[in-house]
Amino acid sequence: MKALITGISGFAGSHLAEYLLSRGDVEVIGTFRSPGRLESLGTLLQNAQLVNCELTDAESVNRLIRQTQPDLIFHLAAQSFVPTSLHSPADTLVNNLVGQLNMLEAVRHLEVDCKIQIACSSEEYGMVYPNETPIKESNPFRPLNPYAVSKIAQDFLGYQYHQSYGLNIVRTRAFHHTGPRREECYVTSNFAKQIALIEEGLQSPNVYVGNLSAIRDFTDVRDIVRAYWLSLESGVPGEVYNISSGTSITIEEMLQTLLSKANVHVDIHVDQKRLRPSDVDIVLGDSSLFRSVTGWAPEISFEQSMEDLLNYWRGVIQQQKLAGGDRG
Ligand SMILES: C[C@H]1O[C@H](OP(=O)(O)OP(=O)(O)OC[C@H]2O[C@@H](n3cnc4c(=O)[nH]c(N)nc43)[C@H](O)[C@@H]2O)[C@@H](O)[C@@H](O)C1=O
Repeated sequence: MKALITGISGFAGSHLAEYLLSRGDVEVIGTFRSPGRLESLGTLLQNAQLVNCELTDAESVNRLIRQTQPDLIFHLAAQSFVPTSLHSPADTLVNNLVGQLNMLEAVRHLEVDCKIQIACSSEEYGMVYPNETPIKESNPFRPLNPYAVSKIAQDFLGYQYHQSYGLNIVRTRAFHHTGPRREECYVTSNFAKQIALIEEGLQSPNVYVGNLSAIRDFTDVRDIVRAYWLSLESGVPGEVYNISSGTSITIEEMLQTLLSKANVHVDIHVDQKRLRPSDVDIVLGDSSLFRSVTGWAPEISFEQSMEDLLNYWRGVIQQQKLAGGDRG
């Protein structure tokens, strides 16, 4: 069986590739855009076929689908950082929507018989009133940033291509995910990196933060990518599924969890530049539909996830120190 992952060098993409390669029964092909990100993964993807492909270019995507003829497509490639979408809304909308459109059009015109998973997001729900939690798939969308709007468009485009052309599409709405290799712009990774730098004496003992009162539903990325696989194994085409832990904590509690694993004392400072013009206050998901259809449940605890993330940054910083020493 051949699986194509768009955005294989990204956070979820690289973990999904690792999972599929470890199964031994899947040939993995992946698209990437940034060679730098790929290099940082070392030999992790050495058994995958890697294709440098700009998804907003229809001709390139057509060639990719024609040449690879995948049985499964995991469509993960996206601009997924909320503040970037606020600064560059057009870029986010074009990348996320046109990239997917090109992929669906290629599958439709080439008549490739494949199952497609579309990575949508809990950000689509946006503003949620406390009495509307836990969030079900039927909750209203009240998006608070262009990234959320782009994900609603991707979600509905997937629905429409299933309804209009019978494409075998399953949509997943993942809630916040984290774990080793999370890009440092996201909150868990950003705080973990700052703590690891402080431990090494490379940052003064001050952790800079934004809005600590936001509430998020965290799942480890390794559980999320297993869910993506299950979504194509047992998900119903045309359906949409929330993927979430079903528990939530404040960002402040998340920071305290990381600090409880650190061997330093720090002061916490709010950095005004980290505050957003509008932030989603509360995210708590109901993934009972997905669990009942696939049997999925998270296996990695939040504590473990934070431990692994902190150790990941400790490792990166050690490597950088060694590399710096080599040069000296
Ligand atoms: C499901 C969804 O999940 C993610 O979206 P996000 O929730 O915006 O992720 P984040 O890690 O940037 O922020 C989480 C919360 O943490 C607050 N916060 C406080 N202090 C800092 C801070 O210093 N940095 C950041 N980044 N956030 C901070 C921030 O204001 C927000 O309330 C993406 O994967 C997205 O692609 C996606 O689909």
